[in-house]
Amino acid sequence: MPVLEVRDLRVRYNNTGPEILRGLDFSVEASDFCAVIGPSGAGKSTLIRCINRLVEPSGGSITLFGEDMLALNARDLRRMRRRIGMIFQEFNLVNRMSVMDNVLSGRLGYTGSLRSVFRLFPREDVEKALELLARVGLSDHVNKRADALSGGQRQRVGIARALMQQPDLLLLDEPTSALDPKISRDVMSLIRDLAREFDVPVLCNIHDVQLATEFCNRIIGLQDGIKKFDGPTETMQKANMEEIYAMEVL
Ligand SMILES: Nc1ncnc2c1ncn2[C@@H]1O[C@H](COP(=O)(O)OP(=O)(O)OP(=O)(O)O)[C@@H](O)[C@H]1O
Repeated sequence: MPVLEVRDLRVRYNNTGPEILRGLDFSVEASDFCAVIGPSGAGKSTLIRCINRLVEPSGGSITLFGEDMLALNARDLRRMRRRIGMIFQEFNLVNRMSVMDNVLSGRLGYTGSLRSVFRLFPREDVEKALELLARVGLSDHVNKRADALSGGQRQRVGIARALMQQPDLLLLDEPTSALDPKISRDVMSLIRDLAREFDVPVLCNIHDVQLATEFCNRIIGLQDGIKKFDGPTETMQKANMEEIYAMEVL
């Protein structure tokens, strides 16, 4: 059974506006590191945000870990969201908090709480956070403020925080677009290695096709809210690329 199954997914941001996702079908398997590529405005971020219902779909279905995401009540949605690790373009760290506290906040789901303010974390959580920080190469930065780090280091904190949740799925929204090319490659390589190590499937929205083909085993190509390609990375041909990026090639 796929980890994630999306059927006829449709999104409108308002009733009179255009349909942004126009009937998407795809699934993500347990071993996938799946890229979502496509030109600016194709709907990549909208798609990622629908999966955890940061954006409400206007039609279709999303089945995650066998549960109907669109039928969940608020409590069950929180429970499901704890199983989804997110890594963001702008890192979304709390700048004034230490690297350690940012990682520990991963235990709380998406938002911090009084627990993190008072550092009331069990010893095993602290040990786990230290292990993850070592794994992403930040052992020497544990007590620094998040805003004292470089962009690449900040994204490594974001990666450790997402893994702190012990997620069953990672959703990545342009994880490298704020980073320079060399650091982007290092970050993608780290995410790929950790996803394998922790056995977590990944759905990754990324505009850099080179990075997508280098690191992802599968590519979904969107154009204007419609799927134009879906297959193993090595099967994507120049013609597929031209179709996905038609507007830009012309
Ligand atoms: N909150 C919103 N309200 C209304 N329209 C929106 C909203 N968010 C996105 N859109 C529109 O939806 C379309 C798809 O945007 P989306 O950000 O999903 O595309 P994208 O493929 O991620 O693009 P980019 O690579 O530029 O981030 C765009 O036309 C955008 O203007």
